[in-house]
Amino acid sequence: MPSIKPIATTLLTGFLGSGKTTYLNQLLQTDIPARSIVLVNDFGRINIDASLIAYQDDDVIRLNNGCVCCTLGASMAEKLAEIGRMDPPPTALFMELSGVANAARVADMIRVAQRFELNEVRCFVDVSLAALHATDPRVNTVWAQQILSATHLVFNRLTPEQSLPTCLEQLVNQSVAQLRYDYAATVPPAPVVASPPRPVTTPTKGWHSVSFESNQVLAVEDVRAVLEAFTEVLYRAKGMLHTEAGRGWVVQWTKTQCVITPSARPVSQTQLVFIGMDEAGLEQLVQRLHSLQTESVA
Ligand SMILES: Nc1nc2c(ncn2[C@@H]2O[C@H](COP(=O)(O)OP(=O)(O)OP(=O)(O)O)[C@@H](O)[C@H]2O)c(=O)[nH]1
Repeated sequence: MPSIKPIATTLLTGFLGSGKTTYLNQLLQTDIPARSIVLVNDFGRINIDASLIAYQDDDVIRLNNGCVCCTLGASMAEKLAEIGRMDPPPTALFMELSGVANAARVADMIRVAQRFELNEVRCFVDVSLAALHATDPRVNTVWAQQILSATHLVFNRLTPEQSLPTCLEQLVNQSVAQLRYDYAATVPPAPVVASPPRPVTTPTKGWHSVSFESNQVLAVEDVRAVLEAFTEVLYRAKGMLHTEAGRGWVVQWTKTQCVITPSARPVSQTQLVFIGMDEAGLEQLVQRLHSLQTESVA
């Protein structure tokens, strides 16, 4: 019987907001092999990353999944088994992990899975937040573990004159990964609505994700103002905003800035996901957005 070629697998990892989806979008528009599978795992009930991905090629097969860090195990094994049974088999698998996923565990799962071959574990590192991530006891274990399990490390949000902070340099010294300094990517996208960069604050409780969905029309500035008011509890926010008829916006809120740009695709519903460590605070944020709707209806 002819031997079947294993499915070359690339894991995209890195902490919340580090640039995984941005890279995947670039890859999809340039050189992803035909009949590749793209599997996107997000943190939370709504898979926003899946809708932020600009699929261009009909040959790319999309699969969405829940959060790897929560569902790793049976559902991930099932998903891999499903991919492994495909006839004809896919050429390659690209799996974007959630920003708080344990990349080493997923990598081990691929290593032992029949029909798969782990090609690359590509970890994105936001250098501008390295010192914060290295010193925050709620974040540093998963952040360091993601870096140490990588075969390829991509450093972004740094300039050619800048060297890596010591905390990151120490991890890199323990790593055998290939290193890439992505200076070009430090030019942020031109925001249409953006807040001034803000000082970084550290969250205080455990990890949570809450979502907000609405079919009503919202004003971009109102939403931005609400997000800015919850800077203390938010660690990451992303999603789509439905404003006046036919207008859609992509919201990208990271620890340092809120950027809102027009969506390339029509948006018929607002879908936002908020990640942070203070569940009650996140719920208050959602309540505040709900009250915006009430105000606009009144
Ligand atoms: N300055 C700069 N911004 C970047 C870079 N890569 C991504 N961004 C921006 O950072 C924000 C988050 O990028 P994503 O690609 O969505 O990050 P992610 O790792 O997929 O985020 P999660 O899936 O939520 O963990 C977006 O506003 C991007 O435009 C980079 O290299 N430099």
